[in-house]
Amino acid sequence: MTTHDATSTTTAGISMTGVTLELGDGDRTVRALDSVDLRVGAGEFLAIVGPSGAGKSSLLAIAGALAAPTSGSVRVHGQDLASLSRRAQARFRLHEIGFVFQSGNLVPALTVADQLRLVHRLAGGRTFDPTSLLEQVGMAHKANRRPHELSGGERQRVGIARALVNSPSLLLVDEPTSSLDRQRSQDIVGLLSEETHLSSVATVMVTHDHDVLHHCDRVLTMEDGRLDPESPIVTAR
Ligand SMILES: Nc1ncnc2c1ncn2[C@@H]1O[C@H](COP(=O)(O)OP(=O)(O)OP(=O)(O)O)[C@@H](O)[C@H]1O
Repeated sequence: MTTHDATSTTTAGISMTGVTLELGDGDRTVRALDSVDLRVGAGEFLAIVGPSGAGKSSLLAIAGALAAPTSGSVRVHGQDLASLSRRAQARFRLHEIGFVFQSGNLVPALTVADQLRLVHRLAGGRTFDPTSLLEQVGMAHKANRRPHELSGGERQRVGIARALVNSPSLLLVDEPTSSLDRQRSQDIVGLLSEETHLSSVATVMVTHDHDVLHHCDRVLTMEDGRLDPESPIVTAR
């Protein structure tokens, strides 16, 4: 990318400062995020837990430049997201931010290999050999299969590989284990941990699944739009 802000003090991962998000209008305004400060560095795997309605999805939307905060600033890989036009944000997202969704969100008609090639091409790349990335996630042997031929865990593996195709600096992960059994949940979050460290990507995962938190470097609790800096849930790796 060539759009990085030269005045930035942080060059890797994500930093949020005083981020507030108000949704709705008039009397019915909800403060989905309330003065959130957050910094996740390259190669760090952060989990955010909290009750339904706490603001976790809102935080991922803001971090992924899918929504703009009411106030506060967000920098990804040193770039102030608010200084980019919508078009530039979309381009920035393709290069710098990977998304992993609840159930893989793969394109039904494409083979596993083509899911990865598509994302590379959308970011302006030409030829791309997905083999080594698929090997990393244990899916090279199914490169020519389509999503309906894969298990839920395999679809998640492909989704993780696809999110990493363009070597993003930020990986945003939304409830990756919600459709998986216990063992597959461990495997998938273990894989996310490995990839975070191997790719030096800053990973933010939202989850309700407390059984997988030991894979994470840090865990924060979110409640009423606030991130608790003194979170009692801190894992030791
Ligand atoms: N489009 C919207 N308009 C008004 N309020 C909204 C909107 N989207 C979310 N909210 C409210 O903002 C708050 C935060 O919602 P958010 O979806 O971020 O929570 P969450 O922690 O992700 O919840 P869950 O775990 O159930 O997915 C909630 O009070 C929710 O009702």
